[in-house]
Amino acid sequence: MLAIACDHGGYGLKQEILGYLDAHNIAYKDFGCDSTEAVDYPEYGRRAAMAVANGECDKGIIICGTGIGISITANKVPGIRCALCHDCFSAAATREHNDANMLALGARVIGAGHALKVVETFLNTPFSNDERHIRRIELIEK
Ligand SMILES: O=C(CO)[C@H](O)[C@H](O)[C@H](O)COP(=O)(O)O
Repeated sequence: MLAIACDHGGYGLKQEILGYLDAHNIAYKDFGCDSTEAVDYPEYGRRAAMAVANGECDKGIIICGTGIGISITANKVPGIRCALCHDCFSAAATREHNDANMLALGARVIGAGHALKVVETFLNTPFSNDERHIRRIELIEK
């Protein structure tokens, strides 16, 4: 199950991503927001991050205007490794090296077509399970 959430700045891109998830039969839980009416991104980033941290969801995608505020929020939740990625190289690397469990996107930074490729890369790239990466992730957790 994928957690997804946004603020008003990310709402349009979230709708595009939901269309992609529906088309690919990927199950998700949408933690809001539900329109372009202004809201506060920490509330929505927190909701999705908590769902990943408590095991209700195994990964998450969160979107605000830049992806910055909402990723800062998610990374405050213990157990969350949220990566802000606007390119496929970074999306693949953060799965392989960091075992990132959340992806943040900035809807005012990246177009929907490119964003969907980043989402696809993030969702389809496995963690490497390499010893050096496991060691570094354990250091993050400490
Ligand atoms: O947190 C952000 C900046 O890093 C996001 O881009 C927000 O979406 C943005 O701050 C919202 O801005 P607005 O002027 O209230 O639309």
